[in-house]
Amino acid sequence: MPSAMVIKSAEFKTAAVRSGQYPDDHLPEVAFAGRSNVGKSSLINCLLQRRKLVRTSRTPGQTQTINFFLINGLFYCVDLPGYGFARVPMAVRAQWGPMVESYLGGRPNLRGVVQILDARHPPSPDDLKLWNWLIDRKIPAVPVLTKADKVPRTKWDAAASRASLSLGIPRDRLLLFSSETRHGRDALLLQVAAWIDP
Ligand SMILES: Nc1nc2c(ncn2[C@@H]2O[C@H](COP(=O)(O)OP(=O)(O)OP(=O)(O)O)[C@@H](O)[C@H]2O)c(=O)[nH]1
Repeated sequence: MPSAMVIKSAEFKTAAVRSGQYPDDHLPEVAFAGRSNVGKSSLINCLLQRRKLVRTSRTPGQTQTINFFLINGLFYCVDLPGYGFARVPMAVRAQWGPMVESYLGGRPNLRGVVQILDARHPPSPDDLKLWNWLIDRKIPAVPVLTKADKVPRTKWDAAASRASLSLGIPRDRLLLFSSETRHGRDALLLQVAAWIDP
């Protein structure tokens, strides 16, 4: 098995709300999407082994910009704002679609999307909407079930099967992850490496 990528540097580059503000250095990008409070910031920090690179929060819906983090000077991790949380004001929710769709749908540098789901729950209607949108556009994407530490090991298979059925993909395309135990980190890094350097 190839060894996972070593993260030598990870730095915040820029925050954007429209394409003119994206980095213009043509490096490959991997985007991270998920429902507010799903554990996206924690997953990115765990993946990059940086405790506070991405701000984690107890208040859902903190990130409302597209945040670019330069990794090893080689590629960007792109943190997309979380979607679908009822407590996020309507005006903010209305911005999400156009902002994220124009990034995901119109970014030539984009190599793949990590769609983060909660291992404890079936994919939500918003999760399915984004997933199907990505598939329709043939954007490479991998679903990751995070907070797996909150599900007993004996139920991991059932959680993964339920999600794969609902997303319409084989069970082995889906990763289980925990930012607490770092389970799944190497597998996800391998996926990211494969996208940025095929
Ligand atoms: N047990 C456990 N808790 C987690 C895990 N990942 C995140 N959490 C907790 O879940 C809460 C939300 O995590 P965040 O990483 O801030 O979630 P987010 O998706 O970035 O949230 P937004 O900023 O609202 O989009 C925090 O209290 C985290 O400590 C995990 O893998 N296991």
